[in-house]
Amino acid sequence: MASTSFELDLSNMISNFLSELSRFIFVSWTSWPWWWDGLTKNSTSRVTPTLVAAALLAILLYAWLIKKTFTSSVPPLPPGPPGLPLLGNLPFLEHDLHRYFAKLSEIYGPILKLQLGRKVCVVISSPSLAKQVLKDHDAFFSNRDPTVAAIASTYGGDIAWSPNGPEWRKLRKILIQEMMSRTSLDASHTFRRQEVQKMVKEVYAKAGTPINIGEQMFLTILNVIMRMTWGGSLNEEDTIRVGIQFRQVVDEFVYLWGAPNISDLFPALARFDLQGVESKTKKLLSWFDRMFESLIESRTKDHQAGGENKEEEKGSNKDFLENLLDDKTSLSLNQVKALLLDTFLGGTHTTSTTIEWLMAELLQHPEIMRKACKELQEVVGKDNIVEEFHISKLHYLDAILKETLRLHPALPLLVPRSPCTTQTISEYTIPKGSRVLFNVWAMQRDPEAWDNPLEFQPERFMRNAGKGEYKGNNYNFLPFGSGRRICPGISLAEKMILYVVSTLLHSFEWNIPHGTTLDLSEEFGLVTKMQEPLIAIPIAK
Ligand code: HEM
Repeated sequence: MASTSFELDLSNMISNFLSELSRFIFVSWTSWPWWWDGLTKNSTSRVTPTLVAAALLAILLYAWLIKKTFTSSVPPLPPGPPGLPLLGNLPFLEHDLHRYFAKLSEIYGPILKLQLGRKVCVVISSPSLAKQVLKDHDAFFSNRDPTVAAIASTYGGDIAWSPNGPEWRKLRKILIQEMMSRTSLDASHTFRRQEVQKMVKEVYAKAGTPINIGEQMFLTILNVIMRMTWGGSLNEEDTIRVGIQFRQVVDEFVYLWGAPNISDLFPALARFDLQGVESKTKKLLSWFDRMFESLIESRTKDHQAGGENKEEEKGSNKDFLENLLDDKTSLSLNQVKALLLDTFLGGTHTTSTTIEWLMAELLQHPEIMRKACKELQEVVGKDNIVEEFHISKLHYLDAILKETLRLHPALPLLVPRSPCTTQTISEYTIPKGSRVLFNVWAMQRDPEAWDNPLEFQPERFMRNAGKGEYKGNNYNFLPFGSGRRICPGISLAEKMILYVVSTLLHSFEWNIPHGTTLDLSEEFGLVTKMQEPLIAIPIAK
């Protein structure tokens, strides 16, 4: 690969040389007359301009030949639609990028290039190319391409946006060990149980009235993650006040991370922050920061005031924050905050949005809902409540989740990657630092890979369970990404979603309000949610 980047540099040098040379000829030509007259006074001098011109032409031809030789050995950039000078394809982007990219890939193929201001953006939409990038060349493509907003919200280095390196590896390992490993998840199961039972009470109190499912699920997942993170959750009053504010802040954060920003596309203008994206992000971060500071402070005080006895009492039931503050992890204060932020921003919106889509599909397909309830009755029993240990036996519900993630991946373009050196994929050059997107939304609806791809048919995963594994080895199905940067929260997300949904279905009957219709349109974003919030009425069973 080093040679590819050398050839690109060389070809740039030759280009520069050629343009300098032509400028020189042009300047010489335009300033010709005043010395031409002088020279033509004797015959020897009359030959000189002809010789100079011939020599220049020969150099020009030679340089052109060299350029041709080198540039033809460097693979071209991927094909893509023509753009305007300076702005490139920016003016032509459509709002629903995943659909727009799918349309373009029908014209330009499964790897295409867009020029967005100064940024080269490559979109991949075939499983075989996704495999090449995310498996065969994963080491080179495991950097992110963080936007200005993302950089402003990482406390100097988090998991989601840091480049592949020792600090990123360390943070990721700590998150997985202290929160996502089987031991940690088993240890925190009481927290989830209490929060899910609290949710049942809340929904019970609203039985017979319309509920905003996305909002209710966000609050439930938020409470679950809060409990797992620092042992506390919101009481009923705060759930409404703080919880809803929390949702707005997370919504806005996720929006700003993915929002088109002039500062990202024209880095020279970044310091002006023309759209105010950076300052808005910093303001949002300060909202989180105040909360994190007070939690960390009170936890440190607890430690100082006889924490050791308390630790013994808690045994293995320590929360995530406690583990992060443990001296063994040797994390800086900013790294602790960055991990907390990753957990909240990575875990809440994605999970609650997936539950909302899943419930919408069940309401759209009553026969599938009935089948799921029947399975629950058989596995859990009519008079028992769902427990986490039931989940591994709920195969049909598991297939429903997979089918939901296939049709409605929370992150339809994953999180952008960026090669650390210039790479060649499928005979095309992907320059160092370009933004690489994977249109998993399109791949998961590809008729070549899926029968009746637009239909919601969980049975497809019952027939072929391997098709729906989440580890990123089946490149037709990548809702959690793949390779080194695959989502580290899969095990928790799977547990929370299945536990919450099975409880909702086992405890309540669900209907949409009389006289309304379901609208399953999407609102595109880094996290793609339902355009119209799902409203449904629970009836206690
Ligand atoms: C349905 C739920 C979820 C979905 C669909 C989802 C999806 C994803 C995807 C597609 C990526 C990018 C992967 C790639 O680049 O290959 C990602 C990254 C990430 N996710 Fe999740 N996620 C979910 C839940 C969670 C949860 C519960 C957490 C933590 C509590 C979490 C934390 C993260 C983090 C920290 C990253 C960045 C990883 C890195 O860059 O190394 N996610 N997620």
